[in-house]
Formats: sequence, structure tokens, C-alpha cells
Amino acid sequence: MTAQLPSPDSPLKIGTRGSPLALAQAHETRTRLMSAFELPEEAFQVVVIKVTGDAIQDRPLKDIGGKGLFTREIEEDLLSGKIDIAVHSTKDMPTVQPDGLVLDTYLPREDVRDAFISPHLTSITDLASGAVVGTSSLRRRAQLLHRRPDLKVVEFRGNVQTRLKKLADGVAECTFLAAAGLSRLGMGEVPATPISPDDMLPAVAQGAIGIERRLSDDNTAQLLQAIHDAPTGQRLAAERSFLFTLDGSCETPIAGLAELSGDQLYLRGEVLRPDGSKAIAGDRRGAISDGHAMGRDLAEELLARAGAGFFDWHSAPA
Ligand SMILES: NCc1[nH]cc(CCC(=O)O)c1CC(=O)O
Repeated sequence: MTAQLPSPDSPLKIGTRGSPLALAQAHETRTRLMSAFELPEEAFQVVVIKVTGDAIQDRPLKDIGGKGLFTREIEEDLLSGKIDIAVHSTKDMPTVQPDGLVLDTYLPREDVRDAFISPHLTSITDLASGAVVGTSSLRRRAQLLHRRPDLKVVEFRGNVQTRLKKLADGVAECTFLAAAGLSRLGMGEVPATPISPDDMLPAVAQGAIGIERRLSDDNTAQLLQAIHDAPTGQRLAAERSFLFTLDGSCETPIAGLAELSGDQLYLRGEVLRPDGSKAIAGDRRGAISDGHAMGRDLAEELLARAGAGFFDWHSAPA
């Protein structure tokens, strides 16, 4: 069976959020589909969808409902057929998709690392005692406080430009962004130093663009096969299985990274108390084909070591 190709008269509709990063990712997806099938740009239509998460910028994500905030409207349009595929930062996606949808196409993964952003410093170790750092990520916050309990963390939402302005205004000494986001936005001029995963383990699926489609849409599934990157899929299977078993939300500081070497997969994971007072890390090595089981197994180990109440915001009574 050969897939029926989209055309200018019947374009494939690519749904995305309207943020600059989301648009860059949708355009990258279109470019890859164009070259895979030697199709003109007009055979694809990028459809921008407004989502609740982008409309509310002044409150921490955990206070406005977290889960699904950036995806619900897009998934509704996918289910109703207004769009044919949805392009996402996989790191922002829940591990389970709504009935009728699947997320199983991944573009080749970008740099997985977090980057340290500061106009005058290059590393966490440069920060003076008590320095103020800006981040809205609970994972980064917990990881930073675990290493440096002296630091003060302030909420830092908004796009890259807003954050750089806050740094320039002296609101914080530094902030943190995924290196992948910066490179997709072509922001080489931002003063960023990548951080080794040994020092700050990235979020599960960081740097990976994922494409969601309707489960029943076999034609689109065939088209997407042409741009799917199998090694990225293998790494994400292990990482997302780890996240699924942890049953984490964006309120739980969780990090995870799978790397491939030959036919082996090396998975590292970490869970932290939100205040950084405790971190529990572990790893697994095994055959790539066992990635899913390794993710579950590592998560079970960390949960057992963490014990009940580990993720609670407030520490136990003294
Ligand atoms: N949570 C926001 C988000 N979602 C994806 C990326 C970056 C791109 C990626 O990791 O794929 C970012 C920004 C950031 O963490 O700095």
C-alpha cells in the first residue's frame, strides 16, 4: 500500500501552538515532510491553535492546572479532523494520550542538555552564596537547591526575550533553558553554556519533537514513517515508560535520560523533593529492545527508595 500524498488542493494540516518555538518545530516538520516526498510547501498547511497555557503568563503553571494546558485544544482539533497531525515538544506531553490519538513519531533528537544563561557567568559554581536564580521549572529548581541550598529561586516564566530582559534588569543572576529550544530558535547570540547531564539531568524527552495523529488515520501514519527517527523513538520509549510508572505530573521534579551505544541502552533517572532537600537517582543498562521494561523497573526502584509522601511540598513535621 502506498500512501496517498497531500497536495496543494488537499493539504496535510499541521497543528501547533503559536509560540515562536512551537512554530519553528511545526516548520521543521513541514520541511522534513516536503523533502521526504518531494512535495511543495503548499501541500502542507500550518494551523496555529490558541491554547490556555499560552494565554496565561502571569501565574505559575502548577497554579493554573498544569496537565493538558498546552495540549487540550490542539487534541480536540486533531480528533475532530480540523488538523491531521499535531507537533509538540514531547517533554511537555503527558505519557498517555486521549482515546483515539497516538504520539509515536519523533524527529531526530536535538541537544538534550539544559543551558545556563547569564550575561556574565558561565556555570552554577560561579554563583555567589545566596545568589538569585530564575526558573519556572520545578525540576530545575529542585536540582539547583539540592546542589546549592543557599540559592534563592524566583519564578521566571515568559519567552526567551522576556527572561533575558529580566536578567539585564538584575531580577536574577541567571536562568536556565533547554539548549534545543535556543538552537531551534536560532538564538546563537544568547549567552548560554550547556550543562552536562551529569550535573543537571534533563527532563524526560527534552530536545525531542513528537508528532501526534489519529490512531485510525493509517494514511497519515504511513506518511509519518518517512520522517520518524527510530533511535529517538527507542530512547523516548524508555524515558516515557520511566515517567509513566512514576506517574509524575509537572508538579513532581523528575529527570530522565536514555542514551544508546551499539545495541545497548543506558537509562538514568532522578526524582527530587520539590525543595531540593533530597534527590534519589539510579540507572539501568540493557538491550535497546528492553527499554520499556528498564524504564518501569528503574521507576519502581526509585519509588520504593523514595517512600510515601516524597513529592509532598512540605517537609515532614520535625
Ligand atoms: N517547558 C517549555 C519547553 N518545552 C520544550 C522546551 C525546549 C525544547 C525541548 O526541550 O524540546 C521548552 C523550553 C525550555 O525548557 O527551556
